Formats: sequence, C-alpha cells, structure tokens
Amino acid sequence: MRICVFGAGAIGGHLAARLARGGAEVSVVARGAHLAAMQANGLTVHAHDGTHVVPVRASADPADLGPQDAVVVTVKAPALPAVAAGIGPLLGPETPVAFVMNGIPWWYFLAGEVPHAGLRLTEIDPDGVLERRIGIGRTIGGVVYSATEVVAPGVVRSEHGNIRVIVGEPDGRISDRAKALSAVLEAGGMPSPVTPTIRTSVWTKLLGNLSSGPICTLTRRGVRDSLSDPALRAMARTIAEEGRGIAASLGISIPDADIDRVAASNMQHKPSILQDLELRRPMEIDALFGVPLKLAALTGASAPNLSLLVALVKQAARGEGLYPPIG
Ligand SMILES: NC(=O)C1=CN([C@@H]2O[C@H](COP(=O)(O)OP(=O)(O)OC[C@H]3O[C@@H](n4cnc5c(N)ncnc54)[C@H](OP(=O)(O)O)[C@@H]3O)[C@@H](O)[C@H]2O)C=CC1
Ligand SMILES: CC(C)(CO)C(=O)C(=O)O
Repeated sequence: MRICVFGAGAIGGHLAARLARGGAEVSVVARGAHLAAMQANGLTVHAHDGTHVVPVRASADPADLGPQDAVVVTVKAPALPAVAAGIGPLLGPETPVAFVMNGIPWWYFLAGEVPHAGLRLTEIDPDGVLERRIGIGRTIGGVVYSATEVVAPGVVRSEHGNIRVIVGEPDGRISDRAKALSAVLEAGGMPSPVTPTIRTSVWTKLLGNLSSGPICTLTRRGVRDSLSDPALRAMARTIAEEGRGIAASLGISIPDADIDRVAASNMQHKPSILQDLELRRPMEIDALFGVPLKLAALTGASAPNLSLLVALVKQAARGEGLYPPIG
C-alpha cells in the first residue's frame, strides 16, 4: 500500500515510521533541514517501544512522489491551503485523504447528519480550496494522541505510550478504506480504532487541547509544570467543562471520565501550539480555540473562561507577530 504523509513533522514523522513498520511503502512531503536529514539518514523516531529508524522517500515536491493509495495530512492548520494547492500529484481517482490533526476540521459540517449542516469553516478552509481540490468524498477524519516533538532534523520523539490514531468517515460509515489505513497503523504498533462517531473523538481530543493549550501558551511551560498550580489545574477542568458544553450544544456527549482524564493530564510535554510560539511558527489558534468559540456563539453555549484565555493567547501571539492585529 503506497501511503504519503503530507507534512512529516512531529506527528507525521511518528505516523510515517509506524506506517513503514506496518508494511506500507511510505513517502513523505517535508521541507528544510528536517527533509534534508530524512533524505540523508532516514527518519528516526524515539518512542515508548524503542527507537525506530526507517528509510523514507522524502521530497518537498509531491510531484516527485506520484499517485498514492492513501494520503495522510499532518500539517498544522495554517498550512492546509498549501496542502490543497500541492496535493494533486498524490491523488489517484480513488485516493482517500486522511486529515490527522487537532481541532475542529474543515469537513466537520459537510457530511453526515450534523447540526448546522453546510456550515463552512472559513478559518480552516479560507477559500474553500480543500473542499474544491480534495473534496469531502475523499476525506477521512483522524484524531491522534501522541505527545510528540521534532527534537532534531530527521529525529522525532514521542513522550508516552498511550498513543493512538482514531479514524472515521465523516458520514459515519465503517469503510474498507478506513479499515485498510487502520490495519497498517496497527501493524506498525500504533493502535488505530475505526469509529462511526469521529466527531465525538474530535471533541474529546479537543477538550485536552482547550484545557491545557491556552494555559501552557501563557505560562510557556509544559502541561505538568503549568498545571502544578492548583488554581490552574482547577481552571483546566473549568475549561474542559466549557468545551463539553459547546460540544453538547452540537449534539456531542462527552462522559465525565473524559473530563476527569483531561483535567488530570500530567504529561511533561509542551503542547504543539506552545512549540509553535517558541519556534515562531504559525499557530493553530483559530482551529483549536477560535472555531470552538465561534461555535459557542452560534449555539449559545457559555464559555466565558475559555473566551478570556483565548483573548490572552491572541494578544500574546500578536506581540510576537504571530496573529493578525486587531482592526
Ligand atoms: N506535536 C504533538 O504532540 C501533537 C500534535 N497534534 C496535531 O497534529 C498536527 C500536526 O502537528 P505537529 O506534527 O506537531 O506539527 P509539525 O509542525 O511538527 O509538523 C508539520 C510539518 O509539516 C511541514 N509542512 C507544512 N506545510 C508544508 C508544505 N507545504 N510542504 C512541506 N512540508 C510542509 C512543516 O514544515 P515546517 O516546520 O517547515 O513548517 C512541519 O515539518 C496539528 O494539528 C497538531 O495540533 C496532535 C497531537 C499531538
Ligand atoms: C498536548 C497534546 C499532546 C495532547 O493534548 C496535543 O495534542 C498537542 O501537543 O498538540
């Protein structure tokens, strides 16, 4: 099975290694020193089950890699328009595209039985290029748990062993294509359940991003260090509850156990959005934080604490030139 990972950074690098170990013929789209290192030395992943060094076909130009049996997109949300512009050479007539990312995905309201069906998330797909050039028909949803960082060019480190990639069709069917992608990931040591309720998985993961991402971005510290202050640990739970309220207003029910798990998060990991701030890369503020608040305004869900923290995050990002000025 030919699979290309488009955006093989932290998550994409980890998944590329798992797919290769699972027997796929893996290629990656990457750039810069990370690309050069993978081309020269292969991809190295330090994970809970050991260090994996895998050769990968790597290029900055998708046209070098040709049509694939599947594409896995693992960029940060601000890079999605460029993915839409460049993905064409990777797509055969039936090639599915799995978006394995955080946040409310561009396709969320464009398939299946969902409230506010047809709502287009221009914050994620600004000019509808993803919808036009990839399309909802090719799209598979993906949610990933893997606290991961690029620690050196060509080298990725995954912090813990509680990893998984949940895949699901936007319309809820259990498809052969989703099962095929899942099987390769599983064979490579990445648990990968196929779910008929991918939106529930999106929100469950997002509660983790909402509860720790804004706080860690403001403290500039990892999750464990940031939430060692009882007041911030309590605020993480409050934010998770507000996020659950937004999800509920869209018909998604999150059990108490997930709130407890999220609020108790103790990973040392710096959330990827803080990594971006520190590396002065475009931040996923809108996809992770802005869109949930937009949906809260749409549905009338209350999220005052999340609103305050996100406003603080935006101001901190503006101060670094990483978020548009007001006005
Ligand atoms: N890191 C983590 O622990 C977790 C991250 N996530 C989510 O997974 C997604 C990916 O995150 P993460 O892996 O951390 O992000 P990274 O920035 O580490 O990886 C994205 C990679 O894609 C590359 N890229 C982007 N656009 C292009 C392009 N047009 N051509 C070639 N390469 C390109 C980037 O290059 P460059 O660096 O040059 O921009 C980067 O190497 C995000 O939605 C994130 O929120 C989910 C769970 C955990
Ligand atoms: C913090 C973590 C690992 C889990 O919420 C994450 O999703 C990220 O770093 O983007």
